[in-house]
Amino acid sequence: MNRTVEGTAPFGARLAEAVAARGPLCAGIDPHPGLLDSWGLPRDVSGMENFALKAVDALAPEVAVVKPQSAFFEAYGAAGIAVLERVIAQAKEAGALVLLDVKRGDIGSTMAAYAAAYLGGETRLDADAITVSPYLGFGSLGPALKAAGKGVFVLARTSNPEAARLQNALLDNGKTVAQSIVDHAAECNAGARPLGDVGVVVGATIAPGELRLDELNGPVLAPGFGAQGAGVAELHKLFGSPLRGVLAASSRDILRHGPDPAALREGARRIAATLAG
Ligand SMILES: O=C(O)c1cc(=O)[nH]c(=O)n1[C@@H]1O[C@H](COP(=O)(O)O)[C@@H](O)[C@H]1O
Repeated sequence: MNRTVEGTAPFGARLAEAVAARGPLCAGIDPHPGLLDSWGLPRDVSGMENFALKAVDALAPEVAVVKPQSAFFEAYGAAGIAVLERVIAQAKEAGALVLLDVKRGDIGSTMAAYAAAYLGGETRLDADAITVSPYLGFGSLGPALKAAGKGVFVLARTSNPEAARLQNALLDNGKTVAQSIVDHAAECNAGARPLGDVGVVVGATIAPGELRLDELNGPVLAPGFGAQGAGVAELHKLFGSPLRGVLAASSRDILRHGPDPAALREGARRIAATLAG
């Protein structure tokens, strides 16, 4: 079921609409120190702010989803968080959905505080969706799963090489940990139209056939596209064609086209065109 809030469409519906209008590219806003160097910016909060706001200004009017990675902002303390607040506001204003990449997960009572901070609708860090970690058990994510009108993307099978050993481990029900996460998400999404609000994160770098996603009825965030080596062919092998409900997430491969806003926008457009073709 989708969770609604009066006057606002549920996240799954808003995402489906955004992807239909703008395509399935999710632009990561990751102000890596190395990228600040290549944009000719200082490695301090002013450089990071210049980078992040320029990137959002160029990309948020183009793509369905903007995904700021919180750690790169937190690294600068309160001043960095203030920049993140502006990034979120500016991206929403430009019509993009904001997926805040915070990978949070805690016992239920603390999870409620995280849900209030990022999905409560009343803070300056209020996003449309966040990434969450199910390591404390899928049920512990309850407060985020119940945030009305919002979305979550639950880490299931991540793109990093260290992930397989843990996430492909077999549980006593014979499923892998990753498959079990996908199936829990599918239960949350049962009956939702056009798409449920509970997404999963599945790296574009994983081997085809590792996971069954056919009953998910929710969005898939597929990072690992671009700088981590996966291309469009890998996305289609993994998720089929067309990429229904799949968001191809790329950060460095888009951001390397800056600092010129027109070049950055053009780089994103070229990458988006490969997804459409
Ligand atoms: O949840 C994520 O966004 C994520 C999950 C995952 O499995 N792998 C992964 O790379 N990410 C994030 O996606 C982004 C990938 O960045 P690039 O490799 O530069 O495209 C980073 O912000 C990662 O933190």
